[in-house]
Amino acid sequence: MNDEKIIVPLDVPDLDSAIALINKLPQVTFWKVGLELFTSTGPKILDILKSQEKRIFLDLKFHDIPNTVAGACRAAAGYGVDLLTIHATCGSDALKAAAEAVEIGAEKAGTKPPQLIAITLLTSISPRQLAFDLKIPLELPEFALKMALLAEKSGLNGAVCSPQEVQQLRETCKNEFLLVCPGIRPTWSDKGDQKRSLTPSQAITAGADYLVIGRPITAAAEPELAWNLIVEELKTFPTKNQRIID
Ligand SMILES: O=c1ccn([C@@H]2O[C@H](COP(=O)(O)O)[C@@H](O)[C@H]2O)c(=O)[nH]1
Repeated sequence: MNDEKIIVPLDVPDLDSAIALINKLPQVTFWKVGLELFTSTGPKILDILKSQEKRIFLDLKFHDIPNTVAGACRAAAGYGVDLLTIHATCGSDALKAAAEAVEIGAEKAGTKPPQLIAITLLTSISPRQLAFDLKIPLELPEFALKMALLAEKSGLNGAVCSPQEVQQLRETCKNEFLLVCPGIRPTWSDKGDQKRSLTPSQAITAGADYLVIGRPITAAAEPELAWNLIVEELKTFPTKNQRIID
């Protein structure tokens, strides 16, 4: 089912707003908890989602030295979440330490380890910013691909990439390497701060396993209608991948 491939971020300031959004969209099976909500509420929101049998993407985007990311990953793996993020630019030592740490943390807590996925390059960065702000002397798709391959080689389960690069990553990375795409914008929605976006159907056709779709749904005047429009759009498109993490 294509609607199981949609992850909706709970990008709200507090627990009450998060609960209101979850209740408004009971059909959403996969929620993302990110920096804003986790910083304000801590793990309470994870318990609420688990009590409703929702899948959880804990998007804390760790970026630090190997010892520190390993500690953070050990702790996060204990929450029993489905997906967890780290920046690929931490480098191979930190990525390997993180991959090992999620196994250790989950075993200690008696939970299933999360799929650890690496941010290749934030979808809010344009090719111009990559060159002029970050001074990276590579074309953007090549940089994103190199980050995905670094993550794969370091033992991670997948990557977060823009839908504009997902086809190239799908063709190059192993079939089981998960590709999760934020920066999804239906034709009727505002791009906002997203610089490398595609529509839901384009992203799925290009090979995305999961789509992270926030404001087009959550900031819509009628979130349920926005959700239905997206699900309807996806029904008419074949999916390249039928992988659903269990
Ligand atoms: O490269 C990235 C990595 C993560 N995100 C997160 O996805 C959502 C997108 O929300 P929208 O409202 O659909 O823009 C948001 O939580 C980001 O933190 C990303 O956009 N890009």
